Amino acid sequence: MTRTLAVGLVGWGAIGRVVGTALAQQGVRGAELACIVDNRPLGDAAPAPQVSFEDAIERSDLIVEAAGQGVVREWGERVLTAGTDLLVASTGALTDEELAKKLLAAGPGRVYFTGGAVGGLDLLQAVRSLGPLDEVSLTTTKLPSTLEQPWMDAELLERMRAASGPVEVMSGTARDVPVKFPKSTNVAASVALAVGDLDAVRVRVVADPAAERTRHVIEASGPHGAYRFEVAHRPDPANPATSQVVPYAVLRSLSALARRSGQIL
Ligand SMILES: NC(=O)C1=CN([C@@H]2O[C@H](COP(=O)(O)OP(=O)(O)OC[C@H]3O[C@@H](n4cnc5c(N)ncnc54)[C@H](OP(=O)(O)O)[C@@H]3O)[C@@H](O)[C@H]2O)C=CC1
Ligand SMILES: O=C([O-])CC(=O)C(=O)O
Repeated sequence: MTRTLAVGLVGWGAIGRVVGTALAQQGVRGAELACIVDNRPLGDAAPAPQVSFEDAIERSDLIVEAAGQGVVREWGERVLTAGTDLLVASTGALTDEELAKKLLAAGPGRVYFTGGAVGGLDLLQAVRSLGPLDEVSLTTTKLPSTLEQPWMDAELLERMRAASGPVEVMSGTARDVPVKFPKSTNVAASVALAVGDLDAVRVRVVADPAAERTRHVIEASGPHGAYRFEVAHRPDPANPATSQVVPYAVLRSLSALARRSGQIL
């Protein structure tokens, strides 16, 4: 019989709370919540012991990162070297090629990433096997407040705050954009992971005061076909930078990793 997967959860925020609560309620067959790591003391309400990162690595078969790109940078290699697997939500960290190389070389733990807020990545990964795509683009549209960044100048911030319609706040590639919006455009890095090329993915980030739904549009074309995936998610009420669906994408990834029979995935 397959052993129950002990999951260490890093980040008790919009994503982590939903994932941790579901795991603690046996919501994923074959997986259990072993422990939680978070910056803040969680008190008695936490459904599993709050521990240090070092302890979490010891106690877990797999660490779910739902905290931020810095955690992948700081801890990724140590997790894998200890033989613990890592499921990454903050895929933007992997735009740092030095880090990505280190993680690829590290082991015996394995790295996985969750599709998070976007779909179609499995198909893009399949298409990539046929050869490179000619064009890949992602347009992300969010509420202006979720896109404000410390590096923005006063003029741009004012334009975003006063906007009555869509304002383009950055265009670039999947190499440069996720670093500039570390909590808001990990999806650009996820698309790049799927197509295997950071520079090939053109990214536009748009602030729109009417964006009650966070919208991500992926368009791609190549010699074998043309592809378009569009999603419009309700933002998480407590953290509108994150779409409400994201923890459920993490739970889906965990179901696959727990490798239990009795489900068709
Ligand atoms: N792939 C995708 O589609 C998506 C990916 N994401 C990624 O997931 C991350 C988490 O999202 P979300 O749950 O909404 O964020 P939240 O800000 O709601 O929660 C993050 C939690 O992690 C904690 N945390 C941050 N850094 C550390 C650390 N070094 N050690 C321990 N705890 C830490 C935070 O504490 P504190 O607030 O005190 O720092 C906070 O409690 C985002 O930053 C983003 O990178 C998000 C949405 C979509
Ligand atoms: O949740 C979303 O819609 C996307 C997001 O924040 C990210 O990619 O970091």
